[in-house]
Amino acid sequence: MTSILETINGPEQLRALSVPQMELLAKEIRREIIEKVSVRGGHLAPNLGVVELTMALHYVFDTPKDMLVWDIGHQAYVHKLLTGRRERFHTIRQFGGLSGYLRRDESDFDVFGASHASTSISAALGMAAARDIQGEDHKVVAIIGDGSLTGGMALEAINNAGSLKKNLIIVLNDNDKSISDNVGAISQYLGNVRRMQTSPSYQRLRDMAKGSIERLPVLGDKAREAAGRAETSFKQFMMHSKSGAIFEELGFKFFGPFDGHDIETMLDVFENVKRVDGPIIVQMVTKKGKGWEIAEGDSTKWHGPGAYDYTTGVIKKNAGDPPSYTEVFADALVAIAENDPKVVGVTAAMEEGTGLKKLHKRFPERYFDVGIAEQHAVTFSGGMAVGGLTPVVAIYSTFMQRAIDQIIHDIAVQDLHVVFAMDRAGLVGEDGQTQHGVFDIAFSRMIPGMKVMAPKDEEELRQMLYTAIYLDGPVALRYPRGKALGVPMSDQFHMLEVGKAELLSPDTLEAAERQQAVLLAYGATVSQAELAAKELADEGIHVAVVNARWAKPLDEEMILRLARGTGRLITIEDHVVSGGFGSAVLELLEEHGLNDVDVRVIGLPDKFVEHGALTILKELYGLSSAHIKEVVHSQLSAENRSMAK
Ligand SMILES: Cc1ncc(C[n+]2csc(CCOP(=O)(O)OP(=O)(O)O)c2C)c(N)n1
Ligand SMILES: CC(=O)[C@@H](O)[C@H](O)COP(=O)(O)O
Ligand SMILES: [Mg+2]
Repeated sequence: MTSILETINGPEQLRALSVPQMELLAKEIRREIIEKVSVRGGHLAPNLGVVELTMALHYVFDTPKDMLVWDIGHQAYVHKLLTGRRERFHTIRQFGGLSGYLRRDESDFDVFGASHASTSISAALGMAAARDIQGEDHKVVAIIGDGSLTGGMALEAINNAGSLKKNLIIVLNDNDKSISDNVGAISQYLGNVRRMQTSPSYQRLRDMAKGSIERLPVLGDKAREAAGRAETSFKQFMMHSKSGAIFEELGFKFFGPFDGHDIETMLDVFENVKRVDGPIIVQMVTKKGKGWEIAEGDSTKWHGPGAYDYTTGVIKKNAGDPPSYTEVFADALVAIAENDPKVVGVTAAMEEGTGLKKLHKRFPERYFDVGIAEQHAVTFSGGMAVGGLTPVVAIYSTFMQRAIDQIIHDIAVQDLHVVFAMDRAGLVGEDGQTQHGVFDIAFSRMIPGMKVMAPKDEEELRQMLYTAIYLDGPVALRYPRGKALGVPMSDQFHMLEVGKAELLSPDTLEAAERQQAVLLAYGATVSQAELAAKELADEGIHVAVVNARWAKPLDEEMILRLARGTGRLITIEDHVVSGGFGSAVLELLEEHGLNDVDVRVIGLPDKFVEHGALTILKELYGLSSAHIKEVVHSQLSAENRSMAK
């Protein structure tokens, strides 16, 4: 039998359904998401939570003419299924397949690209301004989660929207969760609104207000409408007299909370609010993971799981895998904090992802989750540094982009000692374009006074964290997503010498100077360089391998010596070539007039790298040992050619 989902090629078919049919469709959509996401992993719980909400929005609004602007876009799988991408849904997050987020080049229904949080209200307000200036007539709806509402940009946009008074609808998808528990005063405030409206005394008063109208001898819809109005005014009264007034006082009309799983109610609410002028906020209460008990029970674990078995709900993991870099970082931080009461940890809503939950558990008073607020996280850390603490701000490389000015203006200019622990540096795989951490070497090393380093393996990560904590001034440390190499780890810490690289092979600098070329690798690329060197040796080609350790300050002495000695350098980094580690080496050679050294820079090109499995992307973008070997071959054959001339 054909399922309802199979008949949906766009919102037109959805709009022809009855409410009971939509309820059946909701079940089918959940099944589809649970099954298809299980193959590669993805944002499961956020999507299960917005099935009815997404259907109601596409039903009521004339999409894509009316614009739906999703915040982050990690919850847009249902939106994709309803907007002509059902047949390709099984390719989501795979190389060449659908993106796990929103992309304007993927569909006309994706009106604004996203994956970093808190942008939707700004973008939607801009669209509303463009509409009005050009005399167009359509609705703009931003859909933002309670977590994303903690971000500075969302609050800046609310500040702007409340006074611009444009027709703009903001749907607050309030599931009382960020990835972990949501934090902050606004989250508490929304919680109060929710609790107040479900409390027995509120319900009693509401029933009295409604009942008195329903007893009037007016028939049918009008009475219900009047009862509804009474409820609304009652809510407004309660909101004004209690805690729900903030948004109204900022110039918005605030409606809700409503049940974000009740399709009929939502159709009513959206039909109504689309006729209301001015900026509006509608609070929809949803449950993350809704419809799959396992995910409902632990929505943090199921926020963005890897591949899992959907029949058992077990997330797949290879027994005996080495720990992840994140775990090693988190354990090292706790170990250092055990002996140093000044060490504190700061996360911007990523206690799971950054591993800081270990510090949270061990030293709750020295742990801060500031919400999705990277800029604030950095400046807040600056304040703690002034106050005599040693803050370690753990933020994914891609999200640290948010705080470049804070790093410069609030930390580096004042030479404050803050450690920037940038997880997920390099390519991240299936999350793609917007989440690869491939700009941080450039934005760290351009800043005066910043020290910039990256470990070749997990043992070095431990020592680098320790070193960073006991240096002065700003220090940036980057390490990749995923499992580490499985090297032995010591339980001791020691300081690494600033600006000193590690010669891995051959044993001495004198011998290294006599090699045919030098592989100068930074961070996670060192292991591929070592592999390439071994395979080249089998072919009779002998290259030195250097673990650069520092992108700033560079080990100038070693690099210059090897450049002069061998005449051939190959730099390797999992970062864009522009402004990265290789650029730093080129600048150094230029400064010393070494223009005749043959330098090749292996790194990512000047484009946004797509999503896909890491193995595919690394191969494609030349971060494999095979490509390193090719470059060495090409250097040597260039030399042979020029000798032959
Ligand atoms: C700037 C930025 N920082 C951190 C993240 C990581 N992140 C992705 S989803 C998420 C939680 C979002 O919570 P909410 O908006 O409530 O959406 P929900 O998953 O609850 O539907 C976070 C912190 C991000 N996407 N962007
Ligand atoms: C939407 C978002 O930004 C996060 O959920 C991100 O996908 C997490 O990445 P990790 O899976 O690497 O923690
Ligand atoms: Mg949420």
